[in-house]
Amino acid sequence: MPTEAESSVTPKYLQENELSQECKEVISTLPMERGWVASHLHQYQGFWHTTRQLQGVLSCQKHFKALDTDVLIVSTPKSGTTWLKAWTFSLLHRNQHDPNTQNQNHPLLFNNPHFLVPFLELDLYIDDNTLPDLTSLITSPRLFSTHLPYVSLPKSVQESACKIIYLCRDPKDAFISLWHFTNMLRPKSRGMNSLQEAFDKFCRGVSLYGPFWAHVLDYWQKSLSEPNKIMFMRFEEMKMKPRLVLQELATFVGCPFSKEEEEAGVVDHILKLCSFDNLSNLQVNKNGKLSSGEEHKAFFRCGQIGDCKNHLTAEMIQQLNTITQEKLAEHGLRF
Ligand SMILES: Nc1ncnc2c1ncn2[C@@H]1O[C@H](COP(=O)(O)OS(=O)(=O)O)[C@@H](OP(=O)(O)O)[C@H]1O
Repeated sequence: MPTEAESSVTPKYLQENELSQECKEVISTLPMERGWVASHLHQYQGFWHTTRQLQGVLSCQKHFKALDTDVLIVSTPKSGTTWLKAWTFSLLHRNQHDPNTQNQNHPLLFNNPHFLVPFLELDLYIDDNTLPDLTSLITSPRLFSTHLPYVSLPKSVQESACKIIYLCRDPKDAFISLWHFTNMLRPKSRGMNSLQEAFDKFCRGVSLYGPFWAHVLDYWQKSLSEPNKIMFMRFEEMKMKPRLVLQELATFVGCPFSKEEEEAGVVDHILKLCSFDNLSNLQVNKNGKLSSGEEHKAFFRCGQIGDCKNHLTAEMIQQLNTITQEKLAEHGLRF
């Protein structure tokens, strides 16, 4: 058990108290496994959630009403969500906030991207008895995020014309990033998660919002059948051809860069503003904390492709490659 002091700094979605009656009843019917950080994971609609997070999932499924103009960032955990939030925020608000780093007033210089683009189930709807007042959001498009699998999205997201930007990453790097992140969040009294134990769980699909492969596959298939609704992105493409991917993203969300903007360097300004070096070295990201408890610096580790090689054995790499090949290759998806 975490100590009392540890519980008070544990993010809400990792706590197991203050559950609604409805959530308790749903949980009692669900398969359960031991969690990576919180004590338990529950399998709901085929995917794994921590106890309190599940309450956020149920609440946003019930209460969130998407508008046709909304933009929703959806990602598998540790795939570069923080980075994509920064890109999308600066892209959509470039007329109000000049992304040139000479502009000392840009909101990203003083706020972590997760504060500017909140998660539905982890932030806005985590407290069942305090629903967010979204009518006060006057900016359009409204920009939200979630890690929810397609099957669990609030119905209005699926049925409205809102846009979904989906981001995933090579599962080997996503796993290592998740392993580091969860070790940072684990109460000190529980020590570190063993790499082997976490790896076995990840391979079995028992990880936050896992199985990883089912999460990715559902969005991949939807992005093929509804390309105007879902844009499918990968961390590796953001790293390797950032200008092109950012331009495609701008077109997808309906605000392509004009020739004048291109010539004025707006694309490069956004890339520089949101770069790992720039964001991770800001005071707000070195010292700040989210209201949910995570330190901002926990979202910036190394931001590289292939860091898994520094942690996984050749056999582990082979094992993950084989699972990925078996589950995704026939659908035209490779990492
Ligand atoms: N600007 C920028 N550029 C490149 N990479 C970046 C950037 N910001 C965050 N990161 C890396 O993204 C990883 C964190 O993933 P997420 O942001 O998806 O985390 S979360 O799911 O929202 O908790 C984590 O990856 P790892 O470094 O491999 O752990 C971060 O370092």
